[in-house]
Amino acid sequence: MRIDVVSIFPEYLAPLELSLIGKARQDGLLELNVHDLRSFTTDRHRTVDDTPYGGGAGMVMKPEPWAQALESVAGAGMDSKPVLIVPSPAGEKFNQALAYELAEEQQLVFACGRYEGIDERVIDWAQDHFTVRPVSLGDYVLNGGEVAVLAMVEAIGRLLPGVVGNPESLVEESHSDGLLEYPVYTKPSAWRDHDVPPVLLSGNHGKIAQWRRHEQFRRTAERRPDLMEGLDAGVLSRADRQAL
Ligand SMILES: Nc1ccc2ncsc2c1
Repeated sequence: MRIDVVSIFPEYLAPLELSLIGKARQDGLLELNVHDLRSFTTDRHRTVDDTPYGGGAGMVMKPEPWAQALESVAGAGMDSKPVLIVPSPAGEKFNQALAYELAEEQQLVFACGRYEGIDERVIDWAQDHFTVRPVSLGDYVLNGGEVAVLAMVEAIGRLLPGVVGNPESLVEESHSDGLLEYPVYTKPSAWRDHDVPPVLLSGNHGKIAQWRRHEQFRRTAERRPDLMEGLDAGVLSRADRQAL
């Protein structure tokens, strides 16, 4: 997969040189390029914003630098149009299902807006060159798209083949099957008056699997009842229903 990120603060994306994503880039499992939007300006002051038509507070990002930047990163010769992800509080909600969907794409381009946002005509213009997806991390507002891109690139990148050492660890984590993950424990078994649940020390793998499944349901019902409604009936085994 190829990922391109366009931002006026390219240094904000430096954490993507570290850890799992950084190693995936070094190992050639992921190509990730960060571009400074100001490189695509033509005036002496490298201007990327201006006052909003219709008045109002703040500034709006000018369309032309964005069009120049997006044209330059749109990979040629792909089977399908690249996906242009625009982090925005007004976007579709990012979740694990969308992370899996985007991990299948050949190229993702992230446009990090700042100020009051990007001139809407860029989104309209981009429809001919990209599959455009405004995406929100959640119902809160940041100062720009960069932090959202860090989160999405990590969530997507770790799903790519070979990035996570043991793919098994992707199977039993939160949201992989629509449920929250079960609690985990390690040595010592007794710690500051808190003991590991005895079933986990029993060696009875059937009982352990049953306990873990029950804990997933208990936690999900307690912390995220909204996820319970969306559970696919096929996911629920008879034992699951008994655990509810
Ligand atoms: N451009 C911009 C501004 C705020 C914000 N909050 C979440 S994503 C995002 C993107």
